[in-house]
Amino acid sequence: MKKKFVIGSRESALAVVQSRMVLAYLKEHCPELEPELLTMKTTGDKILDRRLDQIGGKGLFVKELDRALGEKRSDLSVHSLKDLPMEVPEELPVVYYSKREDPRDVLVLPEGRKTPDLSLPIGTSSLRRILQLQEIYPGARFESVRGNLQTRLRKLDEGQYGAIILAAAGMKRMGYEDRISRYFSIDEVIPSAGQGILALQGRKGEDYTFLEGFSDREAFYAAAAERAFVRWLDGGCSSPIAAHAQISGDILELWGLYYEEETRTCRKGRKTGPVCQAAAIGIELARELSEAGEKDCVAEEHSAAAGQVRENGGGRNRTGEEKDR
Ligand SMILES: NCc1[nH]cc(CCC(=O)O)c1CC(=O)O
Repeated sequence: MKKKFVIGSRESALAVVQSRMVLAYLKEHCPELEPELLTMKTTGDKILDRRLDQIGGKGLFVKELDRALGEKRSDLSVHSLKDLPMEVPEELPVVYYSKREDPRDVLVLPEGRKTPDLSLPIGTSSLRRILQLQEIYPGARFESVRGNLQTRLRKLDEGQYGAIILAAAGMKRMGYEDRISRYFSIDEVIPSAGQGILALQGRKGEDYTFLEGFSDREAFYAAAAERAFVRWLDGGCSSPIAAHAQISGDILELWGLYYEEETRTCRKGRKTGPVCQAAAIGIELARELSEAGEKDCVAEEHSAAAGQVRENGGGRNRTGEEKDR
């Protein structure tokens, strides 16, 4: 008799495609298991008209999945790592990280267009994206767009936005790659920590080694560095932070962005070190950027610091912003 193995997933099309990747792996490599999906609507999926930081942040997307896993109605949760809160319950640890899909952010245009109409707003709900895109599209207006990928694409095609910004990973996994009109390099738009990586979350003490082949060494180290960076800076608040690590051989290179609400200053930095020091590199870069901040604050009393976020972006568009969703 095959043993049932239930994979818990959000019910959005992207979440299901991602969970099916794990399901397909199990079907191919673990003939003794009978994998199936258990999809659920999370609180975050139901509330679409408010900013995430007003309704409770990332945790809203995982609570239902955590409960199912804890109550053994499922055996594994599959998450986009970037949507997973920094702290997961001790009894429900991340057991593996998938190989990373394209981590870049991309520009998507209304169907049939070749260039963005910048008299219309650019759709994104992420202050991290807005901060960096202001440099690329000076003078552009930004407006929140929430909902799942299909909903966002529909709103774009209906003419509400000149363009929208999305993660390449979701577009590629959904088979929408041909709608991508521009890829932003890692230097242009530093991605959200974990973007493109799937996190497999299990129950503490259980054996998941049959999934080892699905996991990826580079993603593991990148996740460690990126999440250490965010954890050190965030401390539960909702300021925009970006972190992306690349690994070549035994060297890890980490890009970080930190925005200080108080002084409205955006700082980017980069740090390199041995992969085995992944988390320490994240903490060091976080510390460097926030300490640079203390100096900037003083300087700013005398002159508007370079790199400061322009008033028209950081200010006017505040309503309707949340972190990446
Ligand atoms: N915020 C929603 C979300 N969560 C994960 C992805 C894409 C897949 C990934 O980054 O792993 C997306 C869509 C997007 O930001 O465009």
